[in-house]
Amino acid sequence: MIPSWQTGIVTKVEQATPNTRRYWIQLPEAEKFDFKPGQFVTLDLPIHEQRNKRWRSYSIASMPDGSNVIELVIVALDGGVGSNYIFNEVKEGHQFTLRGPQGVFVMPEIIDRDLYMICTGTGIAPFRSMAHYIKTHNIPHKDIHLIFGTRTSKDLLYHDEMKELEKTLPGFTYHATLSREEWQGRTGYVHDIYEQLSAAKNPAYFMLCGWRAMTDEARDRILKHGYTSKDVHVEIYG
Ligand SMILES: Cc1cc2nc3c(=O)[nH]c(=O)nc-3n(C[C@H](O)[C@H](O)[C@H](O)COP(=O)(O)OP(=O)(O)OC[C@H]3O[C@@H](n4cnc5c(N)ncnc54)[C@H](O)[C@@H]3O)c2cc1C
Repeated sequence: MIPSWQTGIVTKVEQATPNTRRYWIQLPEAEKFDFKPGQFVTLDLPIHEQRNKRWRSYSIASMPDGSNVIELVIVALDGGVGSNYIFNEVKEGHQFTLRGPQGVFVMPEIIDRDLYMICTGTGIAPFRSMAHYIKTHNIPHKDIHLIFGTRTSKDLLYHDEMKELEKTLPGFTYHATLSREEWQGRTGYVHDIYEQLSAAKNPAYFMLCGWRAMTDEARDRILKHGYTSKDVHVEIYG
């Protein structure tokens, strides 16, 4: 069932990277906003006359914590109508019309295989929610690899937080890679990393999130390594 539209009030906005902002949104019509880590909400933005062309979806970057506040992380795209509306018009106190939670990009019920979370840019959002949820609720799991690609170090969302999580969530490894900057860490695209890590062919789940060029390529490569489409779950941003 599709959830009904409700009001969301922006309680805080924070610049996260040069072109990305974090938005905390309170849902006053619900005492508690329940969702599964990995799900998204849809915003109805006043940007087009035709209603469904105004809708933009955003993964929930926070974990369900019994409150009615969620966090979204949104990148301003060149020429992007919705994201630029949000960047230009949405400040603290702004009221959105939104609906959710929606989506089936959620963790396996039982994490009985290694879990690869592969993402670029704001595609880290659902994985941040999942990783914190696994830690907070002591969800049994095998190894978890968060493989995160951005262009430069300035674009690395939640970088310190993920490095910290490596110390506190057993079995969790954070692999950040930059495609357009030399730094002390890895360089290049995300693909080499999971290909090397999964070369041993341990049973694994692969979850991919981001723009289609990355998710299509990752899916093809993973299937060529002998995994099946049942092992690969994809959330495509556009
Ligand atoms: C389930 C779901 C969850 C999403 N979660 C998030 C999220 O957490 N954070 C977030 O920032 N966005 C997220 N998106 C994308 C978001 O819904 C919008 O599509 C995005 O904000 C662009 O909207 P816009 O109106 O600015 O761009 P539009 O005016 O709609 O135009 C954008 C066009 O440019 C293309 N495009 C733009 N930039 C890129 C790029 N870097 N790579 C490839 N193609 C590109 C898009 O495919 C699209 O055709 C999600 C999308 C889905 C479906």
